Amino acid sequence: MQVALAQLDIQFGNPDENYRQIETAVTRAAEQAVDVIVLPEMWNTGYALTRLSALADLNGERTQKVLSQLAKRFKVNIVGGSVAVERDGDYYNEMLVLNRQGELFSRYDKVHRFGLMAEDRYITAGKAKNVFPIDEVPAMGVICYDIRFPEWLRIQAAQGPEVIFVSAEWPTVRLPQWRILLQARAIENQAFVVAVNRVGSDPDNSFGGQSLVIDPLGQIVAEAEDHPQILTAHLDLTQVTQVRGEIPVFADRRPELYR
Ligand SMILES: O=C(O)CCC(=O)C(=O)O
Repeated sequence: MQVALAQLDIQFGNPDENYRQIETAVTRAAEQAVDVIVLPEMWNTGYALTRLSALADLNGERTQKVLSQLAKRFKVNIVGGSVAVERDGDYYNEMLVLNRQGELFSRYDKVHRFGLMAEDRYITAGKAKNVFPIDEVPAMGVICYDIRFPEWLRIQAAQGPEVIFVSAEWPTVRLPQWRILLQARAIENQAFVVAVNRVGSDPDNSFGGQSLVIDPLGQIVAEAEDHPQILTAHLDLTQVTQVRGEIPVFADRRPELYR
């Protein structure tokens, strides 16, 4: 599986500009003949949470339309990062996943709200899992702060995902933790981790990129720098079978004790 991670500088509170840059980024990534393009978190608005009533995408319709057209045009799967969405008067931090035919495969609302960036005041938490196939490869997706909750990833990873997609706006100041958390999630779940962060800054935080692709042993396969870029990597999925075969962590679990 060939993946492209679109590490972008999201324009704070400026959806029109952000939809434009997503089109450019997906077009550039697709030129590299990849199977999946992965986008960062909250890429339509950034963390302009106090202005969501004016800025959030109503029912995710604009995002779905734009990503569906791009997926169809380039015959590529898109893990659509996340966008601020309004549904029935509530606001969600939502990931949309589309297949090569432009069909919506999965919708996921971020489950764990990050209080340090005021999500608990403005965003409604999701409660549904996000496991989906990418060209028949089992995969899953989570959003940013969710990676601090190994139990949430585990309960989904136990269904067999070989690739864990992560979309984030992870501030520079905590990037050392970003790396370790992602490596741990890869090792414990014996899966590839494909994690996209943003760059640039908003009024409260700066974001240092370091998007990462990590193999099931926790080794870094590819790593972005601190500027906008399209990072590509090849995932050799036979590694997942090999690692799970050598140390059968999932078969050795004792879930009856974990309550
Ligand atoms: O957990 C962290 O340190 C960062 C989380 C975050 O920035 C987010 O969920 O948006």
